[in-house]
Amino acid sequence: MATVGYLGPQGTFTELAVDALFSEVEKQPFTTIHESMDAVASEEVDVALVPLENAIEGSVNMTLDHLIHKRDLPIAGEIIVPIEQHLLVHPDQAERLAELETVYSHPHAIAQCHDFFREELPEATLASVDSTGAAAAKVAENPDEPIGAVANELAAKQYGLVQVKTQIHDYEKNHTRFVVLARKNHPETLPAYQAPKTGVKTTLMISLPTDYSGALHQVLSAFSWRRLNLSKIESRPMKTGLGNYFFIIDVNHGMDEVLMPGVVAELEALNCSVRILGSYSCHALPSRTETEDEKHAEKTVPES
Ligand SMILES: O=C(O)C(=O)Cc1ccccc1
Repeated sequence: MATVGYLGPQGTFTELAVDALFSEVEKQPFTTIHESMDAVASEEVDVALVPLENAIEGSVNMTLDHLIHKRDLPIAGEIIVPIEQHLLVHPDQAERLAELETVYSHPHAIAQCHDFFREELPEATLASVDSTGAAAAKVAENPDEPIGAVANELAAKQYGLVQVKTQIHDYEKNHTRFVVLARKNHPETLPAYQAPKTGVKTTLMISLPTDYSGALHQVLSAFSWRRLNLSKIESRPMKTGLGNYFFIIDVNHGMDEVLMPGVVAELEALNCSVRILGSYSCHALPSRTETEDEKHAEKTVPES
């Protein structure tokens, strides 16, 4: 059975994503996102599932930078998961919400709930830990302390905590995009995906020639005249000096499509360097409300 590394401990959003994407795999939790990626590089696990982008907070730079600078692992799949954040406390603290001193969570989870904390718990200190699951574990292990965690419903159940405030994320349509990172040149170790497929994507990392005015315009026109749709463009520092950036571009097409090799050749002819970070299938876990809407739509189809 294939092994999947992920940001643990139990009850993290990444674990929810693993359960949604894969059916029969052996799960191996790691303390940090970097450790789960390193475990693919050292062949301790077959693949890792890592968060790459959040609808409220943007890119997970910790993942993206480790991928582009340190670990050259191909992106081999994607799953988009709805994210609902709740405030969890130990049952012994459930009546003392106003006295809560510190709330722990993953930095991205905290960032998704800034308005809630400013408006409802302005005195609470917000503290970063490695994951929402680690935050929930800390609260469970310290029943006498006035502390809480931002985490999901699964973590509340698994760690025996109470959801004192639910749906505390600042924007309703909160989703995170997770990607599968595979061993280099070992596509045969990929486990099967069970979540519904929504499309395909190719992610390219492009660096522009320095002495060329209008280079980015030329890059974009190589996609546009071929009618290749882009779903994301972002710049990340090359870390070689101020003003030096890579562009990370997501294209809604696979590398096996006829126009894609031509676009790469055109970019290289412009003296851009192009690294294909991956060409992969995309999947999604429908949110509970989307599933309910679908059921409702099915029920209301008029009988013929
Ligand atoms: O900490 C977690 O549970 C994670 O899996 C990372 C994360 C945090 C917030 C939103 C999505 C993923």
